[in-house]
Amino acid sequence: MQRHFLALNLAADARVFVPLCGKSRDIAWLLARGCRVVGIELSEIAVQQLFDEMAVVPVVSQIGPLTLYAADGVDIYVGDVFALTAKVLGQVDAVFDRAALVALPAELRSRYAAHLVAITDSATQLVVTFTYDQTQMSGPPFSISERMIKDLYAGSYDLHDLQTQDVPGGFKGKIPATETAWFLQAAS
Ligand SMILES: C[S@@+](CC[C@H](N)C(=O)[O-])C[C@H]1O[C@@H](n2cnc3c(N)ncnc32)[C@H](O)[C@@H]1O
Repeated sequence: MQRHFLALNLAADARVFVPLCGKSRDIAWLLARGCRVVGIELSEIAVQQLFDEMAVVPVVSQIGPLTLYAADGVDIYVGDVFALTAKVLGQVDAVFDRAALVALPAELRSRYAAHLVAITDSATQLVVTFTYDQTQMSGPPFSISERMIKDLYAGSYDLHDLQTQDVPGGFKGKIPATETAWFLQAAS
């Protein structure tokens, strides 16, 4: 993911949205590069751990149904991604989707994809997907084929496969899987 960051061609102080962010190390990595980061995560414990691990003390406030943990350059909302509006999210330059789309069951994915497009005004996305035999493992992460991601996003974006590679050792050390980094650029 981090390897493909340059494909986004972002300004030095770009604001990057990390949906379903957990306590992802991507956040500290993006901040270290000068980006501003906005995330959303259901688990308040994960968000508290994220700030603890960054050794940053956040200011906590309530914004409607969401709790905002904010510090210099970083806004992390605690709550359901579907409760996040474009107005609350604010302007974003890019979306960093690692382990977010692939964490959602099939019945939520089209709602999630449409919601992301709507609240980010079709911001450029970097999305990582996995493809494997879903009968071999129930997921998450779920298998997302090329057809599936195109069904979700081709109406809003041009999709570029930046890299597809084998997951070393497969999942659970035995299920062959590939990982694809997708660059989604607003359709012209
Ligand atoms: C597989 S984890 C990925 C975390 C992070 N992106 C990473 O790379 O480490 C998926 C996360 O999505 C969060 N999540 C699931 N459904 C959500 C929702 N509807 N709104 C916000 N967060 C959600 C879970 O709490 C979990 O932390």
